[in-house]
Amino acid sequence: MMLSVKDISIGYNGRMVLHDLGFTLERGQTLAILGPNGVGKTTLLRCINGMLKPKTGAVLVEGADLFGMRAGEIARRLGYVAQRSEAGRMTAFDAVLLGRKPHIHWNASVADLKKVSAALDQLDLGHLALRYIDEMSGGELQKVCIARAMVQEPSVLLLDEPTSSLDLKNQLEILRLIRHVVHEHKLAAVMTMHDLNMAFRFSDAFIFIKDGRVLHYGRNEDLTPDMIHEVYEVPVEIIQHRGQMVVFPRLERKQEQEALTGRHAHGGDFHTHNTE
Ligand SMILES: Nc1ncnc2c1ncn2[C@@H]1O[C@H](COP(=O)(O)OP(=O)(O)OP(=O)(O)O)[C@@H](O)[C@H]1O
Repeated sequence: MMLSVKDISIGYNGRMVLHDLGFTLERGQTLAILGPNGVGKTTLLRCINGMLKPKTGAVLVEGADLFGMRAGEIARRLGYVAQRSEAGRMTAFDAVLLGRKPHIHWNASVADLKKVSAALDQLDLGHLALRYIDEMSGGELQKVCIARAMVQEPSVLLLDEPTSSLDLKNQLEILRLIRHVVHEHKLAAVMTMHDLNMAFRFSDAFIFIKDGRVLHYGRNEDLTPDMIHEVYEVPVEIIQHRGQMVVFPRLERKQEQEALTGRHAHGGDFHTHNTE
């Protein structure tokens, strides 16, 4: 087993956020952590990365206890891409090179520099290598952070909403790249996401968290509309389109009619510009 998360209970200042949460992940698998805002998805990732210590429970990476590891070992085993990243005054190249730090003993070798260049190219960032990251767009910075986690060559990738600042093309490219890296290098990946369709398309299994607990945990083929309804309190339909599972909210009859007649939710008429 690549990653085992066992009975984690964790919170802030005595206020518990997650209770007895657990899952396992094998090599080559990607797990999507899903659930409403503020439910504790980021908290869980930060705990698996050793940044927050749980009140109870254990995290095992390839069988080794995370909370018994030194920071350097954690960094060699786990790559973490935060939801919001601090953009300091350094170039994209240097920011990605920092990902090699857990592997560098004295100075960066030619091999380290080559890995950084290759990752920048893979993420289509080659032309921005010497740009300062505090002068980058949100999406460019997000890609730099993903490149940094990749050159870290960890066993487990932890990605907190990795595509939240990316346009559609970049979302697809990044998620395909993550899937490719996970399969090719036999890693495990844990991603939090709000876009259910992207999540189910690019992961193998899911966990729905609600009210601090795992409400549903399974492989994507086990997913039902009722599970999503229960978690998000929105009725949905799931259809199969060209072998792809598509989730969409079921419109209530009244909403549907309003949408068709072009009326605002407030009841006002919707006007389009007409130059004639
Ligand atoms: N540093 C902190 N100190 C105190 N409470 C915190 C801290 N960070 C998060 N929380 C609280 O813990 C709960 C879980 O937050 P978390 O960021 O893990 O949720 P999330 O599921 O990732 O949310 P979102 O989907 O909105 O990103 C929230 O109620 C949040 O307000």
